[in-house]
Amino acid sequence: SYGRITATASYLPPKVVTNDDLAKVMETSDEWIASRTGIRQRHIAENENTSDLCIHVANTLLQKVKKQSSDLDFIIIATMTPDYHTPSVACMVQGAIQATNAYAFDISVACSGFVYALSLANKLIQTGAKCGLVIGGEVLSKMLDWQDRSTAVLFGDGAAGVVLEASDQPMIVKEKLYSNGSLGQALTSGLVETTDYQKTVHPLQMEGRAIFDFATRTVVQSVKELLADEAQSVDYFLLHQANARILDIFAKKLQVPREKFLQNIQHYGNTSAATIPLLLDEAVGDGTIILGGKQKIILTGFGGGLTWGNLLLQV
Ligand SMILES: O=C(O)C1CCN(c2ccc(-c3cc(CO)ccc3Cl)cn2)CC1
Repeated sequence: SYGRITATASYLPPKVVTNDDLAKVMETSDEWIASRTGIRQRHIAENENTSDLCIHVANTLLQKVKKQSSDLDFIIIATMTPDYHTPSVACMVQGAIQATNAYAFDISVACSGFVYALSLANKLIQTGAKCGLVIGGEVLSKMLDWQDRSTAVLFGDGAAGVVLEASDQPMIVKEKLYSNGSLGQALTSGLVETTDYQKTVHPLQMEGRAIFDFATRTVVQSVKELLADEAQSVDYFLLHQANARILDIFAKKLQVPREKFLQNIQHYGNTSAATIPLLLDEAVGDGTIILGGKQKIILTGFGGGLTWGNLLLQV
């Protein structure tokens, strides 16, 4: 068997914070944020943590495929902002939905999380599992330094995911995952330091230029290598939503029409592991992507670790 996506779902915390809202509390402007990133607003969790967002997604997914939680063999949550170090968000979700037959675990590869998790889940199905959930979920707002305008304006909260079920039709046509830990200091979040009994949790910090260049050079190259001469046959490119200008650069370097690069960063900001499933769920919801329609799409994640990865799917 092979893993096949049979449903998608997402959940955004209700509070919307616009660029103008941020301009009231820090030195920035809607003009700067929108022109440099493409972001116009983001959802910010209040009294909800990452597990709460993921539980909403899990329940919606089960409703969509009309399955019981006991039908699930596994739950994988991709997150860089877990509620706890332990229990995992995945185990919290399992407990909340009573998925008594599932094994559950988180994976932590920042914005490549959903791509890594989907690749791994496919292998669980290929080695005998029948059905599972793969969800990317983040509450990045709790990790941000709201005095640092260079990062505070970029990120948002949200969760989205898929049901993966056993099928005799392969969905993942080609894939390659990468990491380069020697560049990991370019994007850090949540360092816990204890000096003379004082516990300090460091906020998200990013060397923007270095990551931007990594995305528009190394990651572009990896997509070129995966697609070889098939770039023109791909219907849609679903890239991690880190910055709208990155989509422009990818389209130009791959010589593919810009409209093939789906974009929703304007509504959500960068929700790290949730950006790709959120984009996929919206595209399925509005009929752009049809599950079972044989379209060719590529999922490309890139970010903290540093990590990156490409999955070429025939959905
Ligand atoms: O134009 C400017 O001055 C700035 C220049 C720097 N920018 C950046 C730089 C890097 C990222 C980013 C973040 C992650 C983390 O998920 C992953 C992947 C990327 Cl490429 C997002 N924005 C914002 C506009």
